[in-house]
Amino acid sequence: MTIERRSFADKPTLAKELAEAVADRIRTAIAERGAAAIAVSGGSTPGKFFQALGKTRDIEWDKVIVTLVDERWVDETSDRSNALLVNEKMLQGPAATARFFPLYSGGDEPTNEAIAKTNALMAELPQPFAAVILGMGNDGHTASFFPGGDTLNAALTEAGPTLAIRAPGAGEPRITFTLPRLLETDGLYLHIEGDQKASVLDAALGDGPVENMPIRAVLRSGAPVTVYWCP
Ligand SMILES: O=C(O)[C@H](O)[C@@H](O)[C@H](O)[C@H](O)COP(=O)(O)O
Repeated sequence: MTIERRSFADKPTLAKELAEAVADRIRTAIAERGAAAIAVSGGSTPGKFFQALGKTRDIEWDKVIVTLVDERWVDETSDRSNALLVNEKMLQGPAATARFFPLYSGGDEPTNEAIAKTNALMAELPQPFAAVILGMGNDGHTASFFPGGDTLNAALTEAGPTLAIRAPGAGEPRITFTLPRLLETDGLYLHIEGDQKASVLDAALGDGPVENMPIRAVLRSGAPVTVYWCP
């Protein structure tokens, strides 16, 4: 089985343990390749994890690049911006010297030109990622692989590294790393909290089409995934 499910007593314990696991990945990548890139998720779940990781002192943060697995197409003044969240929660204190590569590259819409600009920046990332940390929505989306997404198939199969996606459940237009690019990682983590998300994960691990619950594309990819869960 490539899915390992780890359960923790509460949110602070999970945040600390996940931060330690990701910190180890970062240190190893720096030792082996001289630099480390991580891709993190936005949303309401990862705040405590960001704070725990950002406070970690024994990381050469100036050799770290932080980016996002996906972003809402809004600038950093919006409270919907995942970049804002990362900046406020993680890139403070010891982690303030890390570099941040934003997915949002300006304007009201993720046009082809805007995506090309982001892709040019992302081509500078050290490869593979040291760690990719995914979240999951109750509709079975992960990153911005939403059910009904207009470019879902491309997002799950193409090299990318990023593309635009619009979906009924997504709010504003999104940009997401593609699945093939996210799977180029030393460590792949799924961070979910609460009983409802545990049930959604159980359902996703069962039979059924990927289009209904796109997280299945990750779970069925064969890549080792470590699930971090707490009530
Ligand atoms: O930008 C985003 O919305 C995320 O990256 C997204 O994929 C998130 O991980 C899930 O929607 C879970 O979100 P919550 O943590 O808010 O439940």
